[in-house]
Amino acid sequence: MARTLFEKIWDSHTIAGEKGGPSLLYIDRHMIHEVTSPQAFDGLRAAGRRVRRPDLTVATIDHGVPTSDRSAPNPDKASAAQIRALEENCREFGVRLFGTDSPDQGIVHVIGPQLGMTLPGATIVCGDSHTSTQGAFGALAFGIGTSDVEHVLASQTVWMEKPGSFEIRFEGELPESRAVTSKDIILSVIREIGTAGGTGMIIEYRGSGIAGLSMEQRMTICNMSIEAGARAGMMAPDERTFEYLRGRRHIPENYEELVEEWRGGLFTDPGASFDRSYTLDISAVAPQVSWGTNPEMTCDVTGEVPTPEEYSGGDPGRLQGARRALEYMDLEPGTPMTEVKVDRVFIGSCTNARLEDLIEASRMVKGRKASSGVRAMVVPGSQEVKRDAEKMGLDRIFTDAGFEWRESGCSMCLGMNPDVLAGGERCASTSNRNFEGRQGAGGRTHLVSPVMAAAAAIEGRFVDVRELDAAV
Ligand SMILES: CC(C)[C@H](C(=O)O)[C@@H](O)C(=O)O
Ligand code: SF4
Repeated sequence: MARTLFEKIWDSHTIAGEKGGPSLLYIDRHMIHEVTSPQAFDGLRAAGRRVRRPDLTVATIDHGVPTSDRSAPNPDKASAAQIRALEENCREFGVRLFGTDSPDQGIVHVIGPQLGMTLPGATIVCGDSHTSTQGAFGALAFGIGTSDVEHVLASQTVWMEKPGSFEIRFEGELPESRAVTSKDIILSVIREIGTAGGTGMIIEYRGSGIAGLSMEQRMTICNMSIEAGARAGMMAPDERTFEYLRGRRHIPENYEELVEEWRGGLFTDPGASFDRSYTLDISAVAPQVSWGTNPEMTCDVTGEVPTPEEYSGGDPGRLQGARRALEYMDLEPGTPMTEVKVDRVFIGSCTNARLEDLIEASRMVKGRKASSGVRAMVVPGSQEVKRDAEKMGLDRIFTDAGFEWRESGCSMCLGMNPDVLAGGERCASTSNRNFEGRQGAGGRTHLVSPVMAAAAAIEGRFVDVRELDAAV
C-alpha cells in the first residue's frame, strides 16, 4: 500500500502497541538541554536506573546561558542551577555534553544537523517543542515532555499516539532577489491555517517549491510547524540534504550506503493519502511581520494593523484575542506596518541563527548603520556558526554598523537568561514566538525574517525589504 514518508518512519520504528492505541517507538537520537532534563535524571536516579544508550544521547546548554561574558557568574540563579544540574547529570550518567565552554555548544536544534547527528529516516526527540526543526532532513523529529525524557533515557523508546497527516504543498519559487525568505513562507502558512491548523498532525511539506530551498531555509519552515499546532514538520530528503550532511563529524561510516537506501525509499509514495492538504504559491508571498501576540496574527509588510473585527471573521474568541493583542502591542488599527518603529532588534534563535541567516542579514547591514535609538543584537545559533561567520568577516559588518555580536544560545528568544526586553520595548525578532512576555515582561515582539530584522535596525521601523533589496 502507498505510504507517506511519515508512515514509513513510523512503521520502521514501531516496537509494540495495538491498533488504535499508542505505539512504542524506538528512538535513534535523544538530545537534551538544561531546562527539561533535571527532573528526568532525578527520576532515573530515584529508580536506580542508568541511561540505556548514552551513545545515542547528547546534551547541550542553550536556554539559560549568558551570551556575553561567560567567565562571569550567571546572574540568573534558576538558570545557573539548571546548568549545574545538567553538567553533573551528564558526568554521573556518562552522557556527552557540549557545555558552556565547548566549541560545539549551541542551540540544541542547531547543533544536531551541524554535527551530522540528524539523519534522514531517523526518529529524533528532545524535551523541546522545536525539535521539529530537524524534520527538514526527512527525520521524524518531535518534542517530548519531561516524563518522556525520563522514559527515553531509561529505555530509548517512547509511547506515542499516531498523529494525523497534513500535506502542505509549496508551488512556484521564491523571487530571486532573496528579499522574501522561508520565514515569510511559514508565517504566511500559519496566518492562513491558524495556530491550531496542524493540531495533532505531522506536516509534510512537499511540492515543486521545496527543491529550490536551502537546508537552512527548510529548517526554518520545519521549526515553525509547532506554531501551527503540529507535532512535527518534515520534508523528504533530496541531493541537497545528502550533500549538506556529507563529511560532517558524526555521520555514520557507511553514510554513502545509507544515502542509497534513502534515495530508494525515503519519500511519500505516489498515491499515498493525507488527512488534510493545503497549497501555497510561494512566488506570491510578501515579506511578513507579526502584529499581535501569536504567530497567526501576521500581515504583509505592505499591510496595516487590522481592526479586531477584520481579524476575527465574526468569531467572538478571536475578536477578544485581537483586542487584547492590540492593547498589549500598543498598536492602532489602520496603522501601516511600515510606520511601526522598533527599539530593539534580535537576530537569533533556532529559527533563524544559522550561518545563511546571518549572511542574509549582513547583506542588508553592510556599509550601513543601525538607526540611533535602536539596540540591535546578533546571536549566532552555535559556536560553529559564530566561528564560520567570523571567518567571513560578518562580525565586523555587524559591529561596524553598531550591532552587538554575541556568544551562542537561545538568548532573547525567551526570557530565561539575561537577554530580555524591558517593559514596553518593541522588538523586530527573527525568533518563532511572539506571546505576551516571551522576550521579557511587557516586551512587544514582532516576528520577521533575518533580512527584515536587519532592515528594521537600520531604518528604525519596518520596511519592505523588496524596495531596499535593489540597493544590496
Ligand atoms: C524550554 C522549552 C521547553 C521550550 C520549548 O519546548 O519550546 C522553549 O525552547 C521554547 O521555545 O519555548
Ligand atoms: S531558540 Fe527559542 S525556540 Fe529555539 S529552543 Fe531556544 S528558546 Fe526554544
